[in-house]
Amino acid sequence: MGCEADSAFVQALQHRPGPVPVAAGGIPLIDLAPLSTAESPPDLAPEVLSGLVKEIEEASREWGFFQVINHGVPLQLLRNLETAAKEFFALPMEEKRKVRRDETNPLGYYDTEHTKNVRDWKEVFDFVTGKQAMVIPASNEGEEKEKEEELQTLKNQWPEYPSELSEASMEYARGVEKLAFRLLELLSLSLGLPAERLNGFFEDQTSFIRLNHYPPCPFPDLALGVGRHKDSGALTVLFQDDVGGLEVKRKSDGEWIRVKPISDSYIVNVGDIIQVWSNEKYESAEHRVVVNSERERFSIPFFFNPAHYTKVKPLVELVDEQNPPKYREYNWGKFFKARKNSNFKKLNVENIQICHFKIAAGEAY
Ligand SMILES: O=C(O)CCC(=O)C(=O)O
Ligand SMILES: [Fe+2]
Repeated sequence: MGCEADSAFVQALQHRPGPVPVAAGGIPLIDLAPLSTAESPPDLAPEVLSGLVKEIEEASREWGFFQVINHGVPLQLLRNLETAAKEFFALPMEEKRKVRRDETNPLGYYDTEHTKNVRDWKEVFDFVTGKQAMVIPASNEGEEKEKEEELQTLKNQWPEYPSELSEASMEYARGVEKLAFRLLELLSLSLGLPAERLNGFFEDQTSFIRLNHYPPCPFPDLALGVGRHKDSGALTVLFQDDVGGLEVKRKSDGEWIRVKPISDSYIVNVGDIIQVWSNEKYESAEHRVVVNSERERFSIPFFFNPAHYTKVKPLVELVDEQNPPKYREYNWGKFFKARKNSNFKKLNVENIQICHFKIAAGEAY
């Protein structure tokens, strides 16, 4: 990454970071300590559980974002992965490029990701969490139901150095996945559904983890670490270090709010799939990452995604005549594949979005 403001990184005027981030009215903080004594949320005392569910419900409805403390993920797992990630990103570019992602395998190292066709000031390393591989459709076109030969298996590619990266990654994945299931159960309860109503969608999950490195940027008022976007999966569970830079667009007034780093906490946000499942009771919030000229920043999102064959549509329990479905059904694997394709090819067309499946008011479904 050069020193001049390479035009590929420059955001349009209206999307550049603001001068002073709004500090007040931060995203809700939820203490998950009660969960540490329970195997799953329904084992909690009813009044404790209903308090927790209410907090989740309010935060998801008003913000689509919240922070959790006492989350139960062993901190050592996080520290091990952080250390290995830093060692990996500090390697010479030629080493990192040995595990570079390409058109056929979107997993591994990548430093030219574009969000809404502007290059992000970051480098990433992606790996899948389920059995070192994940199955998705080979194409985003064609029949709804894929046959075996129309599927593609994506495999993790691990670098030679640091040798600990693969083990640290997979151990961390197990820990954060457990937290993601507890959060999913709380979200399900908050929608008035049984705790485990959504778990089945994740049996053959297409979840993945991204290691993000944002180097210091010589023109931080022109570029972004990640341009404004919404996460397309079900739920994101994000670790950020103490540098800060994540901003969330507040629903109530459209202001960009900086998420204050709280050590040993996670930031959780509902993605587009929960927006559709909940028939828009919860909305996936727009967010972006601001960079700075002095300190590098690391973050580790876990993208909790259902099986590729999941047909995403508003949950039947949440729709009726008064509250008709707001989205047509779509196939998650095809959607995911289309996103990955357009990212790699930097197509100069609009990315696939859930709004393309939105049912207009008054339209038959
Ligand atoms: O680095 C962060 O804080 C957030 C990154 C993010 O939003 C993403 O990778 O989708
Ligand atoms: Fe994101």
